[in-house]
Amino acid sequence: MSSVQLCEIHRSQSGAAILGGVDLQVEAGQYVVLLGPSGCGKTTLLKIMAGLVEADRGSVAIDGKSVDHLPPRKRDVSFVFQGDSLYPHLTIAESIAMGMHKMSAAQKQSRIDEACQMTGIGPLLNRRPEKLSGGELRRAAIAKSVARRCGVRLLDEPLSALDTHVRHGIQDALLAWHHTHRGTTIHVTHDGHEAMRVADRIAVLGDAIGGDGKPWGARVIQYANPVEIYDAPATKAVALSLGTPPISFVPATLRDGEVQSKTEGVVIRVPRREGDALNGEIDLGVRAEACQIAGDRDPGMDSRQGMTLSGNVSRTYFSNGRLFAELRIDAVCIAADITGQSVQSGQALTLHVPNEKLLAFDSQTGRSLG
Ligand SMILES: Nc1ncnc2c1ncn2[C@@H]1O[C@H](COP(=O)(O)OP(=O)(O)OP(=O)(O)O)[C@@H](O)[C@H]1O
Repeated sequence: MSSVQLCEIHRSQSGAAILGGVDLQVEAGQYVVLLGPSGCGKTTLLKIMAGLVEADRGSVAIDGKSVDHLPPRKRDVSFVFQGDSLYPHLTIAESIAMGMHKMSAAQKQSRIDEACQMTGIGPLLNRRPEKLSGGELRRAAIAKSVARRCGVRLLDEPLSALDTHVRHGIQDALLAWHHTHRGTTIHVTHDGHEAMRVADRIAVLGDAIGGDGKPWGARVIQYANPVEIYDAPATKAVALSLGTPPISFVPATLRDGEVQSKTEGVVIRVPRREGDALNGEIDLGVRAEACQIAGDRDPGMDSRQGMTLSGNVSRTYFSNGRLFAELRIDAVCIAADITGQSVQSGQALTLHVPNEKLLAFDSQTGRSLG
């Protein structure tokens, strides 16, 4: 098994900072997801781990030993590329076999059989890549990586071209593979749902801004297990990266520990934030499942702690087996889970969010106020 340590990785491209000092410690045997918005440098970071791109500064170690001086083939690392990594002039079987050096024909065949069983590409083995669909190419690229059985497996958006059913099947197969052939898997995605489903730990990448206001490039903003990241996101950007529909934000003001609503139709009753140094604008984050529908004659409503929102439903929609309503109040738009309730577009609705479910962030820095 192989632990991976990244220390202060910096990389610029055409004068622009992409990675601004990435630190990450992946324990041996873990399944870690790198999550971040498009273009934030996830692929660049994987390529630096694999030795395909050089860091400007910083170091990569596997099992505690620096691999900075080692070429890719000596790092015991396999890579499923975002584009496929199959040879255009070879069949899929030949491409997979190319990744397995110094092995008997029988051993190669047994590895190919295992990879086919996992990815379902058996019937495609004798075809060239040009005769495969986008989804089939992804599965063939995963099969090639599976067959190599390296200690560190890097997966760059391995499931992006697959339909939901196949994606879930391959996610499960990747996890089973990860646990059967112990090693360390680092999986890049910008799909928060996928990250939550497969990861032992998620490293959320995002831009760091220097004291001079200039972007420093991406860093790891938060590194924790999926539940911790969902329940206690370190920043607004992290909060937005997990959850469907995305978390909604309600602007408010914090003065001397008192939180005041900035929107008519929104009432906030929360305890004083004693010792809070901040005086200024904040955003209160509300997850859809934290919203409760308040009845017209709810006797406890006036005294209940939390946030009460009254507005009109702009639309309702169905997603992942749940029913949601969008409530609009001036510039505020809240998505609420209303599964099992009878709510129509255009109707007036009052929602309540209990105090303990509200997440508070500094509007200017985006940082959580705890
Ligand atoms: N060879 C290159 N030359 C110039 N710019 C590059 C090069 N490779 C990457 N970049 C830029 O570096 C930034 C990070 O790219 P990268 O592919 O690592 O991001 P990513 O987070 O993996 O994006 P996505 O999720 O869209 O795949 C992007 O702005 C990209 O345009």
